[in-house]
Amino acid sequence: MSAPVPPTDKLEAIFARKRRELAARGPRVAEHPRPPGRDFAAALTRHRPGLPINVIAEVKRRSPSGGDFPHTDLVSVARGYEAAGACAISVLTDDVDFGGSLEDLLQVRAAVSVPVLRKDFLVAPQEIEESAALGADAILLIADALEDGALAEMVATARACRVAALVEAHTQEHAERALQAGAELVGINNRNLATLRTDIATALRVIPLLRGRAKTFVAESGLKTHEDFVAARSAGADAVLVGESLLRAPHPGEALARLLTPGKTT
Ligand SMILES: O=P(O)(O)OC[C@@H](O)[C@@H](O)c1c[nH]c2ccccc12
Repeated sequence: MSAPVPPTDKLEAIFARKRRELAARGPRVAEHPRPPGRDFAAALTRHRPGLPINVIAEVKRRSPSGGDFPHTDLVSVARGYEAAGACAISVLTDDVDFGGSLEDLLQVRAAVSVPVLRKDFLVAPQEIEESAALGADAILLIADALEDGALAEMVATARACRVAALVEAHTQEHAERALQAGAELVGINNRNLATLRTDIATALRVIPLLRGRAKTFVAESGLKTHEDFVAARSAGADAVLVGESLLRAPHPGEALARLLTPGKTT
């Protein structure tokens, strides 16, 4: 059961570019020895007393839907997130749409002690091996854009490389495909990457339909308030993935601390 992707949407355009880039550059050899891995899956499920939910906090310089964000020192933003209680940091490494790089990933990982997720549009198992060699603790896979065979192969490669795979989907159908491919960590993205539209009811609707079928669920994108965190938790999410609403604040770490506390807003 493979799901064809409409050829004209934003997500397909990004994946077409990524395939061209990979074909043009060939294998990337790791310049740095791999530091010991940090347990991303455990970080997402660990109970932290007093916090409404575990938060994967994201750093990125810009996004197609949000434009430029005001922070250029991603390392200090990441440190602020960790100090505020983030369980992991997500680093966008796509350059064209998000202004990121693998160098950002390495710098952030060296600056924090929590696990780090490489957020990109990965198209081939080779890129997972490279991510592992560089020291990523986790990688993102986008079920909506990968055929069944490729998805299963990439999930298996991640397991072999001891890198956690967060497999995201925007719909129940694609989440079912993620589970079929062997995903243990499933993200439900509130943003439709084909249209860039966000509806935070998406994760609240889809996660309860899948309860018990993955180890861990993450609600992703568009979360802005403490109440959004509480609602994600009630729907069965172990963690949330949050970027833009924090990155708009002058001090993203302080913004995260406020979101984690009842009765305070950013
Ligand atoms: O910045 P937001 O709306 O809080 O969302 C964070 C994260 O979920 C979003 O950046 C994201 C989720 N899946 C992706 C896939 C590619 C690029 C980006 C994403």
